[in-house]
Amino acid sequence: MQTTRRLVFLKLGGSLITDKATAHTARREVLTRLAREISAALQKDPDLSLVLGHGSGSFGHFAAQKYGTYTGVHTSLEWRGFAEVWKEARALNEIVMDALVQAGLPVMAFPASAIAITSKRAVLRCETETLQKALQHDLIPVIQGDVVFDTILGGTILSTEDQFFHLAPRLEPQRILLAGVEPGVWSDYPACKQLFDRIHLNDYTKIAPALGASAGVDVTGGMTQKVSRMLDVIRANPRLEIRIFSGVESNSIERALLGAESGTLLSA
Ligand SMILES: Nc1ncnc2c1ncn2[C@@H]1O[C@H](COP(=O)(O)OP(=O)(O)OP(=O)(O)O)[C@@H](O)[C@H]1O
Ligand SMILES: C=C(C)CCOP(=O)(O)O
Repeated sequence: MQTTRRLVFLKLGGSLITDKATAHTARREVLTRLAREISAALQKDPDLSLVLGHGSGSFGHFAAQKYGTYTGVHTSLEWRGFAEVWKEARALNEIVMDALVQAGLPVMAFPASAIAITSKRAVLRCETETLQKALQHDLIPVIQGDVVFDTILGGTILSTEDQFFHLAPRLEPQRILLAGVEPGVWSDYPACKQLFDRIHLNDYTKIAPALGASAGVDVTGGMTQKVSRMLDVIRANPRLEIRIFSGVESNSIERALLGAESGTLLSA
């Protein structure tokens, strides 16, 4: 996609916007702050354009774990579960969209369940022209971790990171920012004394033992899957820089959007 503006993908992690230990607990005051910071960054940098994503946290992940949706959907009980996971993911999406709208942001939601079909979680088809049109008109597309219909598994879960993987070569962002509650990727998790400053493409095997599951309820692989998927993104788009950082402190999202070197850098 040709654009003169600087495109950034930003994920608001489920760990940041919900309490992943307790079902249905959105952190509304955090969302209000994050939305204001996004708005402030866009006002300070008119060349910045955004695709926002958000995780499912204590909404979709709880129902998805109950029904085993990630591994596939076959029985009628599992299909009812699929619809329940969709409802949970959508409920959080509505809370997030409300916070973004309250901050005056021109957002539009593009849920994967409505625009994508996968094959064993690899995107086979996904409507991206509508997202491109939204960007061309200075609107902010919002994607989310969601359920998707899958040609092999029946149904499954597509994380926000999986969707960034699909969108990156098509929309050509300069940077991907993943905000969570940890200040970066710890090299000694769970002791959490030392962060990786930088993770390179070929480091995965060496650093994999330091990566673990989410501290909360999670079906999409925690930090292990997050880093591995983001290295896949860099392999396909070697000029991209990706940062995994904390959105907990005030102004952390605004600073990251304006170019601060926060957290752990993943690069080629
Ligand atoms: N080496 C590590 N460094 C940092 N966090 C780690 C590490 N290993 C495991 N974790 C855990 O992984 C979590 C991040 O994964 P998680 O999937 O919860 O992120 P998220 O994207 O915020 O959530 P969601 O999938 O709901 O959007 C951290 O909050 C921490 O609990
Ligand atoms: C559990 C669901 C519905 C989506 C998971 O997406 P993620 O929170 O981005 O990992």
